[in-house]
Amino acid sequence: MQSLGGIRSWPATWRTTTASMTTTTTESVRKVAQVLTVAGSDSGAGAGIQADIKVCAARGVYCASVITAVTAQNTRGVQSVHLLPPDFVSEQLKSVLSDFEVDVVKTGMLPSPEIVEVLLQNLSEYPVRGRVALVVDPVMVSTSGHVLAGSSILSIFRERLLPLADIITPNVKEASALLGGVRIQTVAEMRSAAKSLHQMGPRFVLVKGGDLPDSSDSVDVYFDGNEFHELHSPRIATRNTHGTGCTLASCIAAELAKGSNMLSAVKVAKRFVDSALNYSKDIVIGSGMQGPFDHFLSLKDPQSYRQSTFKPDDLFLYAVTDSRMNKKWNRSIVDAVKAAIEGGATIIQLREKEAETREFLEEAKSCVDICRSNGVCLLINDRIDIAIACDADGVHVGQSDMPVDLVRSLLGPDKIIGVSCKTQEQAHQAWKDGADYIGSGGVFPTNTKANNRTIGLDGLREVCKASKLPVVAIGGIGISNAESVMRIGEPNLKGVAVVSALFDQECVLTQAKKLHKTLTESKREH
Ligand SMILES: Nc1ncnc2c1ncn2[C@@H]1O[C@H](COP(=O)(O)OP(=O)(O)O)[C@@H](O)[C@H]1O
Ligand SMILES: Cc1ncc(COP(=O)(O)O)c(N)n1
Ligand SMILES: [Mg+2]
Repeated sequence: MQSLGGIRSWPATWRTTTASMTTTTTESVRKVAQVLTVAGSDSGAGAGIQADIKVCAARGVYCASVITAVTAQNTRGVQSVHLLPPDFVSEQLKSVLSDFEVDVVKTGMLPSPEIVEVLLQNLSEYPVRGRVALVVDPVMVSTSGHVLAGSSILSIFRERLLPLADIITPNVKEASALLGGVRIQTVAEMRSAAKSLHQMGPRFVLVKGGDLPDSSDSVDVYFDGNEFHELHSPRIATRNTHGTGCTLASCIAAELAKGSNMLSAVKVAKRFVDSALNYSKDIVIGSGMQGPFDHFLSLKDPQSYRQSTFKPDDLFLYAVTDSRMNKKWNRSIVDAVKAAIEGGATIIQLREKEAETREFLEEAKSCVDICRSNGVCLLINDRIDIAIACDADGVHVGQSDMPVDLVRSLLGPDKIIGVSCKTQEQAHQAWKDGADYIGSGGVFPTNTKANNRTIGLDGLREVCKASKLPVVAIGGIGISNAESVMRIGEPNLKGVAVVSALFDQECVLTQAKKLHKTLTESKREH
């Protein structure tokens, strides 16, 4: 933590008794940033504990959770609330605080004074590292209008919890309740509320303006005791705002846990809410007026999402595009790809070394649509960014491109990764790094790739023998010599990849059909 000061009354030496159990600092051990959220469960998973855990996961921070209440809740509202017994909240707090090295405690729904009391008690018994930050989101009313914590908690909040907080994040209604019902309907009134709340003892105050009437911007007011900052963002027109408050507070907690200062944490959190709302503005979950949003910016429409499972036999007739050849024959990439698929290509790779990024991206998106509607996988050569942006099925990389293990971590477990290998060592490494297939060559001399060493059929055989992965042969292969390649008879040699033989030709469709026939016949014979 940087200079937050932490919860000021907590002694710094608490860990001495447990230090021997927890500090096994060898070089291979990584301590990760950790938040503890003390909040209510939302069965609809848009707000509360569920939102907090999603935010922390999305921001790279571990999140432990102490549940104060269980709500029966959906996008229509809160149907019922069940408070956990204070003793059991206390048990949970002890379990987490006696074991985890929590960096930040974040509170959400604290529904009764007794529960606030056990929280305060535990925080004083387990003063986490003495430098922990406390983020208090004084949840009182759900966006749908249901009371989650009544006025009975106001005095213990004002007198004992707020003075310990590093930051409090009330919305306008909560700020008003904490200040005894003052009117807050303008940014000027939010500023004066922030100032009054600061006098209750928190180090920083953020009054959130998501629910401010009649504002085209969504404005939050931040006060550090000296200076105000207004954080503006365009108000997003969406029903999916359930959980924005919990998300904002948890994101602040996550950023603090990673070592951020308070103002940066708040700015990042505001931007995080903004991009999640933007991404999710049109999604439909539930039938009510308060929909959840997507913290990971990754929810998929089941209709458009067809998981492309890679089968080694897809390597049978592998078409690799080339921008120079398309230019020469006055074809678009899209037309070239269509013709190749119609002629029998079983997988497509876009290899556009000279294309402008914006133009390439648009073409790649069109090719994804064509390939997907034909059940053919589409890979992008080298350009991981393009592959992610157009949601291609995967990438093909060379030995001097981004390493396969890194590509895997960027693309995730479901994407196809191919890698070019000339040697047995490279083939071993490809397997270890999580590649799906190997492209091996150049088998024959070729003009497509400058300064490329030819490995011949013997080199191809060696790579196949050393490889646990399926292999596709590449380099100078066409109708005249495809059969000789397949004849080496290695069981994991699944097909040939071609560039000129398809695309440096007057008619891509005719050549693809011919090559497909040749390969099918040679497969029948061997
Ligand atoms: N429609 C919206 N467009 C953009 N930002 C929003 C919108 N609604 C809420 N926010 C932002 O979400 C965060 C949570 O604010 P708010 O909704 O006021 O809190 P709560 O959910 O506790 O009522 C704030 O940063 C606020 O500015
Ligand atoms: C368990 C729980 N905690 C907090 C909120 C507030 O969420 P929001 O005001 O964003 O709807 C909620 N609805 N449920
Ligand atoms: Mg809200």
